[in-house]
Amino acid sequence: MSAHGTPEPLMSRKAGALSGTAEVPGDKSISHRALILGAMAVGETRITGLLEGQDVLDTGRAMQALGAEVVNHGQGSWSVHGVGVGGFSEPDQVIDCGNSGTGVRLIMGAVATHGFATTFTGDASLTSRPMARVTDPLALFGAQAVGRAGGRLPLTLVGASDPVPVRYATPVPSAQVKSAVLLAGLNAPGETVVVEREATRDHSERMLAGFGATISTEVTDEGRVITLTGRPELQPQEIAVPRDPSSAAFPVCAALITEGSDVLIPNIGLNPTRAGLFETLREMGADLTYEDPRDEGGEPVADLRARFSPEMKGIRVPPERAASMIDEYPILSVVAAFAEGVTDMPGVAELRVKESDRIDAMAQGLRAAGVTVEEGDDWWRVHGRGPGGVEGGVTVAARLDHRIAMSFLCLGMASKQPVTVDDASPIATSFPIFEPLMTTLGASFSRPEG
Ligand SMILES: O=C(O)C1=C[C@@H](OP(=O)(O)O)[C@@H](O)[C@H](O)C1
Ligand SMILES: C=C(OP(=O)(O)O)C(=O)O
Repeated sequence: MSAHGTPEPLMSRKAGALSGTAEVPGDKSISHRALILGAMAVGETRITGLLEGQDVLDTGRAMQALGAEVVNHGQGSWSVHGVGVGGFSEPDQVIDCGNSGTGVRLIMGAVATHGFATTFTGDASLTSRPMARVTDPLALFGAQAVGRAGGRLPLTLVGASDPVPVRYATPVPSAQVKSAVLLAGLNAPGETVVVEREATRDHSERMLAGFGATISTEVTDEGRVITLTGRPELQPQEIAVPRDPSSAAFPVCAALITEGSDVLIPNIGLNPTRAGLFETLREMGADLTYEDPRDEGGEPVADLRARFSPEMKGIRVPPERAASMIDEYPILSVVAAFAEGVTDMPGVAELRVKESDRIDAMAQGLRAAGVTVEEGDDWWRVHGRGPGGVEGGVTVAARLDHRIAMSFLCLGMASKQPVTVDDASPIATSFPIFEPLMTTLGASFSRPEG
């Protein structure tokens, strides 16, 4: 829905090759964390390249409601005047995190060891997502949550006024759960430990270390054991947010499936906990190269070059890779539809609890567009139709899910008939310039008559 609550349908049709340079916006995960840790540091953190998507703007507003000062200096440059660990004050309004699971779960962690009550809500997608995965470990610190059935939002969290540190093994592979526990641990005395069996994105660990916290990661038989010492004085930072590989995925994949395409996507973060899609595409036979690989701000980055790849073959994506590409399965399923053979995607139960049930959303739309898709609780399989082999000619439901909307619009760039999404407005949560950027590359969009 738009800000006015009206759906914004958008149609995408084949318009020939995509070419040129795609400068995608800043990383969403890193942007949330920069605002939250900036708000918990003492003094002024400067951020450049912040993603100005709705999810991140909602987190910025929440930091203000908790007492930090967040200032937009224009052109992606922001500052946050932090209140120090333990310095948040009780918000006098409900914290509305909109569409953002990352926002609400990380902020719950950050307030869980402050002795006041915070009430959280969100849109129709976020209020249907599970929150017990976060409120359960936060209860171990002494925080109490009262929400709707199944721990869903709206939910009030009464933070612990005398928190104790926690040792917690995450039952699901989730960087949001890990990060919520670490952020709560910041204001608990002593050592908080998170154990994760599978590696998930490590931006919280990297950024906590950057802000001066004492944090270590040890790889043991149990998994990754992350130990944080509570009550540090966080030092304000200068943060240059790298560009988002999860957004880069769309121009990359659109170029691979659209005849004649050749697109350069500069300066993309290739942190191994995020780069699983690109590895998978290369295994499928994609013409995807890393140009000028280098290190920037402690993160590996490269310019990605993607060219039309008519030789791609379906593969089995190893389940242990799932966490490093969890948000990219919807667009991978679109590429799989244009490959030869079957793409098998096991070990992805988490896809069912994102902004939408992403297996169901993609399977239904792909089937309507003429693609065979099989699915089970934690797996799905796409039967490729080969280059140019997808019919299209459908209107699909975006289900308040930006990644579903963008994936189907990319499908429409290469299918025989156009593809319409019933509501493209959720794209603004993570990739507000998606439509103009893809148009510059040569994509063709139109607004169907209401
Ligand atoms: O920590 C983060 O920034 C994120 C973690 C992932 O969620 P889970 O932790 O639920 O897997 C991912 O899907 C989300 O887009 C961003
Ligand atoms: C799952 C996503 O985000 P979040 O969980 O923050 O809503 C996403 O961006 O694909």
